[in-house]
Amino acid sequence: MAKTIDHSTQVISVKDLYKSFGDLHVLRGVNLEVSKGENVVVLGRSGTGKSVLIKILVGLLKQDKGSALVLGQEVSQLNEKELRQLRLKIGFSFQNSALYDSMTVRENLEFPLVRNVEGLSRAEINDKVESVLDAVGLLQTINQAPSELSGGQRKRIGIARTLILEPEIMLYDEPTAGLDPITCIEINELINEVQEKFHTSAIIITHDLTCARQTGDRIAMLLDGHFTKQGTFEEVFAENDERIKSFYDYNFIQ
Ligand SMILES: Nc1ncnc2c1ncn2[C@@H]1O[C@H](COP(=O)(O)OP(=O)(O)OP(=O)(O)O)[C@@H](O)[C@H]1O
Repeated sequence: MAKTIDHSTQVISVKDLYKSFGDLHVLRGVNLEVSKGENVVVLGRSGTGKSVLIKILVGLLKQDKGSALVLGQEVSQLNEKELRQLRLKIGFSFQNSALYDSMTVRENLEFPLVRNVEGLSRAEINDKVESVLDAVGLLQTINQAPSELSGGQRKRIGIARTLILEPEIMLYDEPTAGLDPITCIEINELINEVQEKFHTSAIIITHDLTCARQTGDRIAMLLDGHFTKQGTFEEVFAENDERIKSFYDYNFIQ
C-alpha cells in the first residue's frame, strides 16, 4: 500500500508560536505544518518543549502568542464542547499505554467506543473491536488480560484503542521507549501501516533515531525554542550544525 500525502491540505498549522512559564521561555517562534497523510517526527532534547507544543495543539495549554490551527480550527479559541469534539479526532498514543489491567483486551477497546459514540449495536461494537485488533495483528489476544501481554503487544493494543475512534490525527509520544530493538522496528512498521490503512496524519515525538528515520516523512528538530531545521532525515542530519550533529552522535542508531 502506498502513502498518500496531500501537501495542499494542512491538518496542523502552527505559526510563530510562543509559550513561557515565568522566566522560562520554552517556545519561541515555533512554525510547523503537517500535511494530510504525513508523518512528522519531532526531535529535541529533554525539556525543549515538545510536550508543551502537543498540549497547546490539544488545548491543554494556551499559547502566549501566535496561532495553532488543528483541522482548520484555532485551538485557543475553542470552548470546552468544541475542544472535546476536536480531541475525538485526535488519537493519543502515550508512552505508557495505560490499559486497564482489570479488563480484557476486548473490554479495553470497547471502553472508548461506548463512552464516545452513541447508538452503536452490539454487532457494530464487536465488528469495530475485531477490525482494529486485526489491523494491529493481535486478534488472537481479544480475551486476554493486558498483564498477559508483552510490552510491544500492549503498545499495539494501545494504538488499536486510539484507532477505534477513527482519528484523523495520531500523536505518538515516545512510541518505542522501553522496547527491545526488534519490537521497536515492529512498532515503527505499525506506525507506517496505520498511516497507510487509516489515512491518518501524525506527529511522532521520539528520541529514537531509528524510529525517526523509519517513520518520518519529515523530521522537525526543536532547538532553542523553535524548529531550527525541517526536512527528510538525511537532509536534517546532513546539516553542518554542531547541535544537530551532537544529537545524532549521542543517540544510538541501528
Ligand atoms: N505547566 C507548566 N508549568 C511550568 N513549567 C512547565 C509546565 N509545563 C512544562 N514546563 C516546563 O517547560 C519545559 C519544557 O517541557 P516539556 O515537557 O515540553 O519538555 P519535553 O521536550 O517534552 O521533554 P521530554 O523529552 O523530557 O519529555 C520544561 O522545562 C518544563 O519544566
